[in-house]
Amino acid sequence: MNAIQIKNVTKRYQDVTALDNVSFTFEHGKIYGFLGRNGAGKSTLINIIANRIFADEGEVLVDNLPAKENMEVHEKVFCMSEADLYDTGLKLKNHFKWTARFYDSFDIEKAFSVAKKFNLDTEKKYKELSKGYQSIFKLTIALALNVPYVVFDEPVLGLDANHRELFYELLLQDYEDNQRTIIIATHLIEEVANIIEEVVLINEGKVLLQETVEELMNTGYCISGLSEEVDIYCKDKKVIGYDELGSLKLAYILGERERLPKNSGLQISNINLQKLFVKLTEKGGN
Ligand SMILES: Nc1ncnc2c1ncn2[C@@H]1O[C@H](COP(=O)(O)OP(=O)(O)OP(=O)(O)O)[C@@H](O)[C@H]1O
Repeated sequence: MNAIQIKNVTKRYQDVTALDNVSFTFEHGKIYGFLGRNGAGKSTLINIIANRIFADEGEVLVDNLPAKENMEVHEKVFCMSEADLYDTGLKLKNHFKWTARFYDSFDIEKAFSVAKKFNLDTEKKYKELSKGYQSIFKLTIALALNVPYVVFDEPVLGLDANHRELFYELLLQDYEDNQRTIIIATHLIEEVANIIEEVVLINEGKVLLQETVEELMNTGYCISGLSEEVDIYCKDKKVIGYDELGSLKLAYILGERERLPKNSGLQISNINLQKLFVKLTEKGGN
């Protein structure tokens, strides 16, 4: 099977169970949003996939091969990380050369070309970079590595709006050229909503849901209009939140869309993915 299979993975830190018997699959050739609140267990799982830490129980298989300390898997998966794992005194251009030695699939020309697009000065040392440019350097490496599975952990941390857009553009371009698996762990749900095909949502160390964005969009909808009309419509509905602006109101509703009453001044639209997740991961929520 061409996939990253997470099988019954449990990871504990003293009295915290960061991952609790987690099982799911990242299939080959899809773009995933890997979502969850702070402390949900995302980085722990990414670190297990990347072989930086080990699971207490269960295993991760990459194309049917155990990921644990396996050089064949090393050439298949790359995890860009939030943590600084780089020799901070080395010039970026030399980092590129080192990466090319460690990974056969590193396209060093692409790395320099991506760096140029971001105006990343490869003569600089890692420690001389601003926080945003440190992220840009890490994602440049991830974009230039032609591995079949690439994991981005908070890729746009510290990036300004222009650089975030450039990253998403390059990511989609990369996906068009080479249909690999792209996994994006992020809190910026709305930003990635148009890019990702499937969502894996974890909460308190457990998988809460795995669905396509299309399916998710069908689990709820928005109604907007004059406050009184919206309130009447919502009486027998499962409302997960409201936004108000003057006399206008917007209600977020879970459930199948119904036809609006005739001559209604109400408008129906897609649910906002972020609202949906906030509700789904609320303590004591659904
Ligand atoms: N080295 C560690 N020692 C002790 N506890 C840890 C360690 N690493 C993670 N944890 C705990 O494990 C749980 C999961 O943390 P993890 O970093 O995987 O979450 P996350 O989903 O990546 O969060 P965030 O979005 O805030 O980065 C948290 O309760 C965290 O405090």
